[in-house]
Amino acid sequence: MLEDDFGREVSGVRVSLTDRCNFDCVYCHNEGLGDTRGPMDPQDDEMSTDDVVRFLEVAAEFDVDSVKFTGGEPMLRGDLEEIIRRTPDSMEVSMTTNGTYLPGRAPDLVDAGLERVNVSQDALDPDAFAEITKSGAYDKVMEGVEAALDAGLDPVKLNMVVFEHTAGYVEDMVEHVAENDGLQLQLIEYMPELTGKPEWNIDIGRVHDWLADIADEIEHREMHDRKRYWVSGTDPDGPTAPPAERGMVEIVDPVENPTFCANCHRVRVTHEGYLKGCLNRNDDLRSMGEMTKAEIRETFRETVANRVPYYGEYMVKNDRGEWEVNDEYLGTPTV
Ligand SMILES: Nc1nc2c(ncn2[C@@H]2O[C@H](COP(=O)(O)OP(=O)(O)OP(=O)(O)O)[C@@H](O)[C@H]2O)c(=O)[nH]1
Ligand SMILES: C[S@@+](CC[C@H](N)C(=O)[O-])C[C@H]1O[C@@H](n2cnc3c(N)ncnc32)[C@H](O)[C@@H]1O
Ligand code: SF4
Ligand code: SF4
Repeated sequence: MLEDDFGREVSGVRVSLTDRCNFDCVYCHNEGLGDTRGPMDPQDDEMSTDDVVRFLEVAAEFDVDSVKFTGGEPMLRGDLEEIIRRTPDSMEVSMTTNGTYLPGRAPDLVDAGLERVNVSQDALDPDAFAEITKSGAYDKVMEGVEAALDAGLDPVKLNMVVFEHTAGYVEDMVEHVAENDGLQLQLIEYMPELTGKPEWNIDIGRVHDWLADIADEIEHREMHDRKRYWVSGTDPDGPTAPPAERGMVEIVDPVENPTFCANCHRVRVTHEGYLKGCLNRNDDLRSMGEMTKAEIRETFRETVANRVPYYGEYMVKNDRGEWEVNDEYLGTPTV
């Protein structure tokens, strides 16, 4: 397994299959690349099926054992089932999707080898959902979640970005996963530096405190040092449900968690086939276009060797409480 200069082994890859999307979420970072495009026909700049598979075969040679497909909206790719089918068997395959295309396609994805799925759902309220995603697809997404559960994807994680528009819906969502078998909740700290809207930020520490109060059990996940709260309901005085009926709530808090980047084990690939060492940085892109496998191997090695943590020491808050690059830290390896 390859390791960077900060002792971080790369065990996973996260592949964006397209920057197209049928939604226009107000917060979208498009995997650190900015705006998504509309759901037009497949584009020439996207990696082909063979490009994706060739890269995954190389990654598997370096003992990378998991791949996450994302985007844009990965399900806009008609060849998704083929890509999954041709993914090396040694890799766990997951996907992050807005869920609209899961009805009808979920069984085929499972048949192809998809093991689990994260579905973005920011509120259990159709109006709020429409305002955030700029789409009227609330019912379709609910159907998509059902389709994923019916197809046997396990777990089905709901991704909720916690920011000004959604903070009032966190409790509902926690209740929802506690009551529904097979669902888990991932609360994602809003990353304002990728959207230019710092005013939407809310203090994720408050959510941690509230969950710590109502949780039956708290775990740490090694990846990103994420906290997991097991809850049986949002009423702290309520009856404790048997463990099988508890819901799991995981917090993904890159911005305020100083050890988040220390446990970052994933390299990213953009839809155009650039390797990228960090979600938030676009100054370390390395193209794999037209490369042989031997060249991809070398480029993968270089990408890993040049990875630098982004939050924590790399970024610091200035006197006005804004994030900026820590100049002192720039002496360490960058591209
Ligand atoms: N800054 C940063 N944000 C991340 C990272 N991983 C996940 N996130 C945030 O969390 C969002 C949802 O991530 P997902 O891909 O659905 O889930 P995941 O992080 O892979 O978690 P699992 O599915 O449990 O492995 C991402 O789009 C980011 O906004 C990371 O390595 N760095
Ligand atoms: C970029 S989307 C791509 C996959 C798919 N279209 C979806 O929405 O699930 C991946 C994840 O990034 C999260 N995300 C997007 N912008 C974000 C931001 N500014 N801060 C935190 N998370 C964000 C979304 O909520 C989503 O769960
Ligand atoms: S569905 Fe995903 S890719 Fe599309 S706009 Fe929303 S967060 Fe971005
Ligand atoms: S922000 Fe940190 S955890 Fe996220 S990809 Fe970059 S280095 Fe990894």
